[in-house]
Amino acid sequence: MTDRLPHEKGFHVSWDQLHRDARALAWRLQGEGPDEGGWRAVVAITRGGMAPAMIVARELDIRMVDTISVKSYNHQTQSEPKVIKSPDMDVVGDGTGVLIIDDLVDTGKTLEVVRKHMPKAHIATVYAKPMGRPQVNTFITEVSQDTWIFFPWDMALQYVEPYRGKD
Ligand SMILES: O=P(O)(O)OC[C@H]1O[C@H](OP(=O)(O)OP(=O)(O)O)[C@H](O)[C@@H]1O
Ligand SMILES: Nc1nc2[nH]cnc2c(=O)[nH]1
Ligand SMILES: [Mg+2]
Repeated sequence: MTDRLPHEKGFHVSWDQLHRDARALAWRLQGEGPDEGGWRAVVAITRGGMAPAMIVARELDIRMVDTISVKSYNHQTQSEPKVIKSPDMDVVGDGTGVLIIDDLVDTGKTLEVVRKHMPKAHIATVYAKPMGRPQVNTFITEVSQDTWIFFPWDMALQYVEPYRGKD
């Protein structure tokens, strides 16, 4: 068990921002497939990879979409990652021509486990922290290791006190 608190900084991502960044990822991945037919399939790492994977699959017109489920974090506390659901191995094989998508890489432990399942796959994340960068083939935005990324599905709009009137 690794206690990852405290994170010095917070990086808050809105739905708009996530949509833009996931589309930028798709743009970068376009034409990077192993042959002219493009990518054979997308595998989303649940749960955080599902929204970016849907956006990438839409932009690159990939209809074959599967999931791999890796459990490791409970809020901000990490334990050893375990694959609790595999993709259809008849479809993904050794990963050739397969695009694996996650929302972010932090320590890289999740991707280490995923790569063992599909060693030839191309791994892409929207966000990356320095420790996990070696595990990723393509990403869009890097944030520092002491930053916690907050995704729109973990947040809600709420009232804030005006500056004047506090304390
Ligand atoms: O590089 P690592 O240190 O392994 O961390 C990255 C993983 O952590 C988060 O998933 P989480 O395990 O919290 O599950 P979730 O996607 O279901 O929220 C995130 O979505 C990545 O999959
Ligand atoms: N939401 C979120 N999940 C994570 N899992 C590992 N690192 C992070 C992070 O910075 N944000
Ligand atoms: Mg995840």
